[in-house]
Amino acid sequence: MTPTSVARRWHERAQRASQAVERGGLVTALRLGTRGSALALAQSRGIADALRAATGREVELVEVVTAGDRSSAPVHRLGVGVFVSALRDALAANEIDFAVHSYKDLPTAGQAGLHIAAVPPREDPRDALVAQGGRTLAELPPEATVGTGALRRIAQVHALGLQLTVVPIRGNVDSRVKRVLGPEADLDAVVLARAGLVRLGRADVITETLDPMLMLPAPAQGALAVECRADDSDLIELLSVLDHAPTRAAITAERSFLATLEAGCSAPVAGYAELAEGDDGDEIYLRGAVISPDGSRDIRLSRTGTPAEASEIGKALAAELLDLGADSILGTPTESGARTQHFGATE
Ligand SMILES: NCc1[nH]cc(CCC(=O)O)c1CC(=O)O
Repeated sequence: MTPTSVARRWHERAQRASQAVERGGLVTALRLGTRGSALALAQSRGIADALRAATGREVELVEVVTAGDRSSAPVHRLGVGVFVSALRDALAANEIDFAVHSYKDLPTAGQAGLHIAAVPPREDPRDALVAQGGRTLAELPPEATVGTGALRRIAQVHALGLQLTVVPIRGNVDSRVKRVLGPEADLDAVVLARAGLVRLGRADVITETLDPMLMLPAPAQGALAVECRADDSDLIELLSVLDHAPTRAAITAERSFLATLEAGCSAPVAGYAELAEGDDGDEIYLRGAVISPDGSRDIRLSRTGTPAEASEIGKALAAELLDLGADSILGTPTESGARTQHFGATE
């Protein structure tokens, strides 16, 4: 290498560094906190890659253990937020710079001092069936066993009226699939989020992607939240390149619906907003449902509006469902504001 080419290289490197400083403040690697599960790692790696590609900044993954990973109790017993509190603690303590959450696992109340800087493009939000023999839901014989832990899914499987036997299960995506396809399979089928399987590269095991008419997804299912400290304005600016406005509008509608019902991610509440091009620009079509865990009561409605009205659409839809008696399914609010279930198939 000639002295001139060495000098040129140094010059180019210095230029890149100063550009990085302009873009993001410090040129140190950004610390992305992540849970250690395969799904969390896949999501975090995807966001790290997207951020590197868009900004040139280095990103390093920092593993954080959460209470939700340590326990195998049903999620509605552990309470909302078990998967996120350790990540948020690490953010507040400045041990990490940002975190990626499955949006549907976030409590509806925001966290003081933290800010959701980006809502990246959503993965397919529908639920998926993984069944023995390539079966669809309608092809499962009466009394077939269907594993799922979420009250929302338990309730909707019962509401189908197919006489299926719901088996409460928990655990990571891989262990749930093994209950159907593994060497010690003990279930005819499981229902889980399509997005989780897709992100893990396991979409091939899906035997039916469930139409929202049969299985309305959880609010924010398939979406991610990229969170950082609220006072980290340089990072907020940097992360904004990952934001996807249509996804943010859909999630705003679904989450304001959920928040108005004062229900969490483990309640038998479903909400799904689709964006469609209307005659006068984009339109949001929000569907919401509250279903009793045994499927005997199923209250569902829909509402439309513009993306700018996303939050109001969610509130109004929730109010309509409450008028129809949804609160008697959800139970009475406790002192902390969270509703308790009167009953549940897994309790
Ligand atoms: N509560 C568990 C959870 N949180 C996020 C996902 C993956 C799908 C998503 O991003 O919504 C899953 C697994 C599942 O519901 O099957």
